[in-house]
Amino acid sequence: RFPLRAFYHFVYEKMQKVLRRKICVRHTHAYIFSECTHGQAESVLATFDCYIKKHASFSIGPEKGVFLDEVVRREAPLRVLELGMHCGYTSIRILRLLPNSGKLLTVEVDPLTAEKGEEILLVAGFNNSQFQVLPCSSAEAISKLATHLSEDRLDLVVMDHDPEQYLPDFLALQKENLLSKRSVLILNRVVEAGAQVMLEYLTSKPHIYTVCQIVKDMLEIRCRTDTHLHREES
Ligand SMILES: C[S@@+](CC[C@H](N)C(=O)[O-])C[C@H]1O[C@@H](n2cnc3c(N)ncnc32)[C@H](O)[C@@H]1O
Repeated sequence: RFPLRAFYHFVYEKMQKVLRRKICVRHTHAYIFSECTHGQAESVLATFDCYIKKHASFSIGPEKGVFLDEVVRREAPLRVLELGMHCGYTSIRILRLLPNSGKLLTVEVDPLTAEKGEEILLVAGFNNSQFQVLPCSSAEAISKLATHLSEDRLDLVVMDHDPEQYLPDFLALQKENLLSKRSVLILNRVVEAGAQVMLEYLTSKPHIYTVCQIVKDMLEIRCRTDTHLHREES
């Protein structure tokens, strides 16, 4: 079975590389900016959905989007961390469902993408009291996160950046004690090799982490990192 899995990953990685070459942040931004109704988050999302029918895109798209919506509605998280903002599709899906006092911290390593993505969040009608874009790597953002959160903890973490970074970043979040006691984790692209390492880690601790739902290659994981279990863990 293993060579088949390795072959599948090889083909998947190749396809991702081809896709990455075709994706143009400037083009996505220009299309969304000119086609959507400014100030209306639903219109921005609908414009993204139209865009991805015709062009290569990293956006999670409507099917996984609805899955994410359901988690955000149910959890009503006050503090959300998104790793891998890209052009802001997932960020907008989250932001429009956050409670009034909720805040999204979103991280994007590519400076141009971070700038264009932030503009799209503003076009969708959100402001800097609702979100903050951190234009740096996930590792750097996590090391500075305590200052952004002060006494707060993360209720929801969405990982769709670099699957090789999923586990190191998750361990860093734990080490910095940035997760709330009952946090929820959304992982995208779980078929990629790096994400598999993360899944192996999570499934090896079923008393702490529960894989709840899956749609396509996106997973919801519930974490019980309360003080007692957390001490046991470290
Ligand atoms: C697949 S896209 C995210 C798509 C987004 N969820 C959406 O639906 O619009 C991944 C993004 O993560 C960014 N990225 C990759 N590695 C990163 C890292 N280590 N830290 C922060 N961002 C990263 C990439 O530049 C890219 O824009």
